[in-house]
Amino acid sequence: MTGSDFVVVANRLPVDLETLPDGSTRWKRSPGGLVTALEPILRGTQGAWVGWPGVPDVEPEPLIEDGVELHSVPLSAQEVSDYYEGFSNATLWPLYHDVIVKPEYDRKWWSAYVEVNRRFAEATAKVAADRATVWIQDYQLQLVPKMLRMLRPDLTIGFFLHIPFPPVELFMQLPWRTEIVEGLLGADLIGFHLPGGAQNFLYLARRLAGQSTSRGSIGVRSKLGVVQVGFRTVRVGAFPISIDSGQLDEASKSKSIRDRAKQIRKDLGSPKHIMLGVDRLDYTKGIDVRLNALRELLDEKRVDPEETALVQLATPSRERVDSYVKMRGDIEQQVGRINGEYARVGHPVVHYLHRPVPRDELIAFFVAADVMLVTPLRDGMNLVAKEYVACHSDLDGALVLSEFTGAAAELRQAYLCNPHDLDSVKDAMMSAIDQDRETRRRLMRALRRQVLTHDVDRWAKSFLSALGNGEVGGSALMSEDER
Ligand SMILES: Nc1nc2c(ncn2[C@@H]2O[C@H](COP(=O)(O)OP(=O)(O)O)[C@@H](O)[C@H]2O)c(=O)[nH]1
Ligand SMILES: O=P(O)(O)OC[C@H]1O[C@H](O[C@H]2O[C@H](CO)[C@@H](O)[C@H](O)[C@H]2O)[C@H](O)[C@@H](O)[C@@H]1O
Repeated sequence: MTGSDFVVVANRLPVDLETLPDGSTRWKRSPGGLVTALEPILRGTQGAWVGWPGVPDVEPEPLIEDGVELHSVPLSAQEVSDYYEGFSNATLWPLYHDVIVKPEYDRKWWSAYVEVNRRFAEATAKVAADRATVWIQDYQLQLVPKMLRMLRPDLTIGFFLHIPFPPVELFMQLPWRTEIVEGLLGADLIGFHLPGGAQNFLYLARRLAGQSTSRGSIGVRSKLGVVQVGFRTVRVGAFPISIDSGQLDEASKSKSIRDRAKQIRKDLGSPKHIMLGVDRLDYTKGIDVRLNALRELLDEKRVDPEETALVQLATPSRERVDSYVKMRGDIEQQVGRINGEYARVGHPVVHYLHRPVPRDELIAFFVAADVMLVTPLRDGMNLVAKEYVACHSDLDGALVLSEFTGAAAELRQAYLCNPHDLDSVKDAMMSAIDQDRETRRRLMRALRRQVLTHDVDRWAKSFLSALGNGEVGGSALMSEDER
């Protein structure tokens, strides 16, 4: 049997459909963090990537880019609506993010999720070589491990969840909770960002799937948990994702980026304090929280509108899902209200862009910002926080970071805040604005040590080496009765 020795399976292919000036279209590589991390491994192993090309009703022929085969799983417009917008982003996404908005449980969406997962499993089964390694990514594809194992028992299967795995009490709401847990248990190794998510999953494997599991705590990149599924051993661990920090560090030092950062400050009217938010426009990200905090600080005259600018870059996201439509309206109203009360003509306090900006421009914004505001109500990791740190070799910057992000477990020298407590956010913002030079440099130096030594390459290698060597944490198993 031919095929690829290493296959990545993700909801999206790492390509975007680009429209050219003459109206024709072509596929363009979109170099996200995951592609960057996995590209060397994919290239060195005749690798393949299986995913949806991101637009309905198109099926590009398999593309070969830099020795990596890209295989499309096409989705109809109805499937995009039911599987992606519906079950993935209006059921699982809010459920796994602490039910910030109410998850919708719709049997039709579930059927589409099962059907699309089956299609991903079948496409992967065709592409993978005998005894290949397959790495399945994220919440859209939680049934694929079991489906794929049934089709291809010879494969080594890893699964990584990029979003939080919820507390047991919340997960138990899901009408299809047992199917999801059993779907994941088809993998040989299941990875989460944090030990807490892995621990939640172990409990559910006992309770819902009736399997024996290891006892004892799970470590970060160490001490895996174990679930015994018949004769198979499934391992469960914590592998916090990161960024290509070295590349970003280099890019942020280039003259063109530095010049652009200076120009951005000028364009903003040379304020004393530039604050920055960079997010997909998503209700999990707490954009409303930081705007409320800023408004109160302005009302209380703790922040001077003449000296301060907040730039909020908000990338459009999931624009056909109801909760996203509503949130956009709410946030734009908040921006309007702050500027209505505190702007001068030609001198807004909040600069709000609802469109993606090019990568180099984004890096220049990171360099220009004195204070980075990352205030999600819940976030699996939050790469933006790490990117900001990687861009500050000048040590001249401060990070306000929600405790409810995965990143907060590693970035302990940030100004940590509780986004549910507005005073905590306001205090963190003020501490970041007012900090003296020595403190600022000391904290940023410590943050950079963490981010530069724990990059995305380390993440991928630690997961794949755990998947490859089959080592377990070595603790005794616990059954449901012994809980
Ligand atoms: N080039 C570009 N990248 C963006 C923009 N907005 C967000 N990003 C990137 O998208 C990623 C967001 O990741 P993360 O913070 O983990 O949140 P996620 O959106 O939930 O995956 C980061 O790598 C950001 O730099 C933008 O406008 N332009
Ligand atoms: O594909 P979309 O629906 O446009 O959404 C974009 C991605 O959002 C999510 O990102 C998560 O993964 C990041 C990297 O591990 C993590 O830092 C962040 O906290 C998560 O929210 C989602 O998990 C991806 O599948 C989406 O493609």
